[in-house]
Amino acid sequence: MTDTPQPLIEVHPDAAALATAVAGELLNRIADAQAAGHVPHIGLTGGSIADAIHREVARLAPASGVDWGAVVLWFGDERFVPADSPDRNVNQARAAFLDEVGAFRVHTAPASSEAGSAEESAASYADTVRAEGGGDFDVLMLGVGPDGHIASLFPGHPGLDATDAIAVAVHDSPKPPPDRVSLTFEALNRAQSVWFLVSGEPKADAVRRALAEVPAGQAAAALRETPARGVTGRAETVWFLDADAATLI
Ligand SMILES: O=C1O[C@H](COP(=O)(O)O)[C@@H](O)[C@H](O)[C@H]1O
Repeated sequence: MTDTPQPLIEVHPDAAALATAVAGELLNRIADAQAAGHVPHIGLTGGSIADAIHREVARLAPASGVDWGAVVLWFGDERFVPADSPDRNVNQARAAFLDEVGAFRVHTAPASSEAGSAEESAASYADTVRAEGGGDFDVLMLGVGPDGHIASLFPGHPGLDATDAIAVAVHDSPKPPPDRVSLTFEALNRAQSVWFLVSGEPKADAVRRALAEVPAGQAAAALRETPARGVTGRAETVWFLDADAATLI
């Protein structure tokens, strides 16, 4: 018996339709929270479908009524490279929408030009999360890799085992760049709404594995193989898919 809500699955015809739907829903959630006098905290992700969603947010933002001074934006993971690197998730999001909408309450893990090591960067990011209220995201968006990774928590990697930590350093990432900082399962699981964003046939098997029911005795192994199994929202978990990503469910 569990009180965790079952995941919802929303399938859109293609990546463009998925991006438009998620961007619109995100702007609605932010506007509704602000109308209720709340400053929402939103967790952003890197990756290809996130970039398309961010560009749709920029396009739809003017009509949304969102006050970008009253929303706090975070990244679930960041690449430990120089601050001006195009590989930084924050730089990709700045180019796609943050600069255009004028968002300025944006937090991410310090870059390699700002911290001596990925461990230092993770500790500093964790301090920022604590100082800003503990990382209770209203909406946390997570891209999913074809291997089932979310944020920078990769199958079989030591970061999966982190306890009593908000953020961890990641080395030898199977996807470049190799050095990264990621929020931990503990931190990611504090979100009210978790939205998985998945597009494309190469990710269909990761979606299948993430949503598959497994016997209790196999749950830990399944999570190590497919880290996306390890995050659920307190109020809702939604899988936003395009048709290609949904072919195996
Ligand atoms: O490296 C990363 O990859 C994932 C997914 O990216 P995608 O290009 O396969 O969509 C992303 O969620 C994560 O934030 C990022 O650092």
